[in-house]
Amino acid sequence: MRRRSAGPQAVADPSRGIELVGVAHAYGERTVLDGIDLRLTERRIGIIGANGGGKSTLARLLNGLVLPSAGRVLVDGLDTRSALREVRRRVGFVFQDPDAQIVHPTVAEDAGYGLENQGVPTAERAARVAEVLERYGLAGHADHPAHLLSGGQKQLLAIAGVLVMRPARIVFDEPTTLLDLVNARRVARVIEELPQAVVVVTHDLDLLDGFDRVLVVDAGRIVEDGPAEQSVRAYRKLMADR
Ligand SMILES: Nc1ncnc2c1ncn2[C@@H]1O[C@H](COP(=O)(O)OP(=O)(O)OP(=O)(O)O)[C@@H](O)[C@H]1O
Repeated sequence: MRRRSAGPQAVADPSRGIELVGVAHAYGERTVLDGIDLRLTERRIGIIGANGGGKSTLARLLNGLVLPSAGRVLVDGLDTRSALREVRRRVGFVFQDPDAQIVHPTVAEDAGYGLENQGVPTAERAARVAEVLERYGLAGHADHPAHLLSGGQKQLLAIAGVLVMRPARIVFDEPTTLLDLVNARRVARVIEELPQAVVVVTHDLDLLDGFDRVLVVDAGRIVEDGPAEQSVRAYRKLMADR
């Protein structure tokens, strides 16, 4: 018998974190993740692994950008399948390519896009956008065209546009890949200082220094799951053996 999944009426329980129960995902006929059972409650979690292993797919499952082909993903007990809106409010997502996230002409309009979608009143929206732009050194660019920002500034704008919505958790998909060293360090510092829980997919292993937990994904499976140092060591060994 099919069990009823937790609907939007289900009471959220933040202590449950993000749970993946018997998750598999296929694009068409091709299974790219399989046999994933995880409970994510740590504040800083990294995801590493070889190209094409399924890291981005795993990250996208965490806020319902991708729905599992089998199994369930629960955020604070809310099923991504049946409570998608509520899940999206709880888990922000920063894409690798900030251009994919920039939708409005000016920096301030762009940063306020998510709040507008949530129906936040204009005055409150303006105040929250001003605050977040100030925090990320973008206040002086508020009325500038967003597409003219540098790569690093665009990534900060993408982060600002997610943070302004105050999600309890933020997933970053390769946040430093397109950045030079200075901007990569800046974004790393921003991530480090966030009070929120973060999940970071990355090939930049330095970014994971001191992370509570790092998952190594390979060929659609979690092949290591432990503190940063242990998982990075396992990943290096895995790659050295290829
Ligand atoms: N939208 C999609 N449609 C079809 N196949 C996809 C799609 N997205 C990803 N894939 C495939 O699924 C597999 C896993 O991709 P995914 O992006 O999750 O891996 P990844 O570990 O993040 O890779 P990388 O390190 O290269 O970014 C790859 O073989 C990829 O080609």
